Amino acid sequence: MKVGLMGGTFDPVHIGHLLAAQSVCEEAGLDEVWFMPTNVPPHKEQTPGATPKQRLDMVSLAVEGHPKFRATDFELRKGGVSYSIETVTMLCEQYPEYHFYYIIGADMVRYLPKWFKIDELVKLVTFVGLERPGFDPGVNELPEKIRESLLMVRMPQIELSSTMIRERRAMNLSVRYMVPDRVNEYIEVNQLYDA
Ligand SMILES: Nc1ncnc2c1ncn2[C@@H]1O[C@H](COP(=O)(O)OP(=O)(O)OP(=O)(O)O)[C@@H](O)[C@H]1O
Ligand SMILES: O=C(O)c1ccc[n+]([C@@H]2O[C@H](COP(=O)([O-])O)[C@@H](O)[C@H]2O)c1
Repeated sequence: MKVGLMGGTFDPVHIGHLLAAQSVCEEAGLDEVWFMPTNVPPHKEQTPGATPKQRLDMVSLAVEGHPKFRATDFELRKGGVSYSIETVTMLCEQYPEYHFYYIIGADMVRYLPKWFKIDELVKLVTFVGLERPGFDPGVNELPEKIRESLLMVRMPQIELSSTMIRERRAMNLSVRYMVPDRVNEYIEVNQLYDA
């Protein structure tokens, strides 16, 4: 079984995340993609605007009905800082027969050498990097060990980020069509990211 891991803060999840997962699913022939909201993101200084439960709720709404997408609370249940090596080690023990593909946007690719215990992590997963507008993945500058475990995949470019969605909400602007309809409703009902 080939499983994609789509880790993220998802504050909130948006259509860029979904299209990224869909593109990798097709390109790498994945059986499933597991969306994993982080508890405390390792490299972000800002605390998420939505609570962990709200971020998971939104991810669950976003993937509902997709035959291959699942929302998972592995990292939320574990608590603390969500280092990928710890999550992946646990998953490999729990599902020894699965091969995991860790999906990341181009902005994350060049920072892979800084990830906690990256030398161990590259032995456990195949990284899949996606193009993202405005970000150079810098693949050629990566150490060989990381490059060997990295697959780059193209996707329709979507210049969209969770930051942009939070900023639009704070300015009282619509985020319709940037997030799935049910996520948009959830954001409105719970008055998330309002000024
Ligand atoms: N528009 C996009 N195209 C491709 N990859 C994306 C896009 N948006 C996010 N990603 C990737 O999805 C993963 C999770 O991203 P995250 O939840 O931090 O969203 P974000 O939009 O980057 O958030 P923020 O603006 O709050 O930093 C990361 O690997 C990120 O690179
Ligand atoms: O393990 C690490 O050192 C590490 C460093 C940076 C990011 N990550 C993971 O990469 C995923 C995307 O991160 P983020 O914070 O941009 O949403 C998320 O699952 C993080 O846990 C992991």
